[in-house]
Amino acid sequence: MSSAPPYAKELRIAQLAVQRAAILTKSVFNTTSKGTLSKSDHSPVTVGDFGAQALIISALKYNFAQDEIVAEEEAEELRTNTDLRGKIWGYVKDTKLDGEGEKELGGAIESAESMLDIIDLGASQGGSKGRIWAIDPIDGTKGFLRGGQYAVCLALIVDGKVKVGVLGCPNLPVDDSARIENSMGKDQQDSEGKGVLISAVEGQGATGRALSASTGGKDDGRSISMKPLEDITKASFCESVEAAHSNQSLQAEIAKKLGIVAESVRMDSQAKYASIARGAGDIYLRLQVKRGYEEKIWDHAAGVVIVREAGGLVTDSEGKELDFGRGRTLRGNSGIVAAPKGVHGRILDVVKEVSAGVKL
Ligand SMILES: Nc1ncnc2c1ncn2[C@@H]1O[C@H](COP(=O)(O)O)[C@@H](O)[C@H]1OP(=O)(O)O
Ligand SMILES: [Mg+2]
Ligand SMILES: [Mg+2]
Ligand SMILES: [Mg+2]
Repeated sequence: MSSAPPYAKELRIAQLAVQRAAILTKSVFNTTSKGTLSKSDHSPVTVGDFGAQALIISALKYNFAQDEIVAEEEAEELRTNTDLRGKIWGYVKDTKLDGEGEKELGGAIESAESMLDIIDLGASQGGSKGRIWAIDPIDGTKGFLRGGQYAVCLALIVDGKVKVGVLGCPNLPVDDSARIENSMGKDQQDSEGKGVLISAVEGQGATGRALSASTGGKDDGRSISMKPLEDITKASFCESVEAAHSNQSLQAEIAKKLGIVAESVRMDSQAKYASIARGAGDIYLRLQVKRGYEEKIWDHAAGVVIVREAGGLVTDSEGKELDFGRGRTLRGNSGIVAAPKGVHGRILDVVKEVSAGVKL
């Protein structure tokens, strides 16, 4: 009898949890009031972010009670803002997967109060030992709000290394080869059957399938891989929409030095990692704008294992491996360079050369 490959259950539960959370974010998108708050760093958070985080953590606690969880959001504000809490609960209590999937996730959360406690189970400080799940319930909240790209992100980190990654991208086409375009909004797919779920387990390759696939069967999805890049001048960069998140002028200079003529494709969230991993784009660059910004582990963990398993290499802008064992942030790293293995070194050389003269 053959036994299941390593992390089979973790992958299955992570995929189901992301699928369920994405049902919630899609229904929040389709309502007029998204309950948007501004956080202390001025970034937005919505009913969708809180609700998706509650649903994912509830599924993880049911299946892997001992594991630590590092998640982006916290419930503090919701303990006094009963109006917003009620709105979130309205979505959380009604969001279910069809068929067997819902049972595997442990079913519904009991009450609005327990929902707040569940959201706060994501407050782990992370670290280099043990099993830690990293959750970004909505990555690219700004993209989500403008109807552009966003991703529901979940990854399992074991002793500081990412082992499993799942990205639910409700507004990306199911078709891997569909050309990616600048996403300034209006990408939302309002009919069922759209959106893609991209996953990877270390050493087992990366896969993609429709986000709306039935949860009953054993749909392993199709294998995905990066586009072979023989001529670097034909490549294109995939970058943030937000100018405050990555250094667009430096990145343009790097593109020029590499002989790249195509305009960068801009989209929010880890949909960038998903896109290059399935060959719909080539290179993801994210160079620091401001000295001292520490990238969050939930903004990269899933994307990094997916790109690696699809044939890519991901380092920081000095060529160092990303260290997910330092806490809630990648405090040992600066910037991100994700590219097909064969050209990564060449790109990194230019990144270093161009960055050398820059003072942030
Ligand atoms: N100054 C910054 N530099 C880089 N990334 C940032 C900065 N401020 C916020 N972010 C993160 O960028 C992510 C979106 O990136 P993108 O531009 O690729 O869509 C958000 O999750 C946000 O993280 P967070 O919300 O955890 O603070
Ligand atoms: Mg955020
Ligand atoms: Mg994020
Ligand atoms: Mg987020």
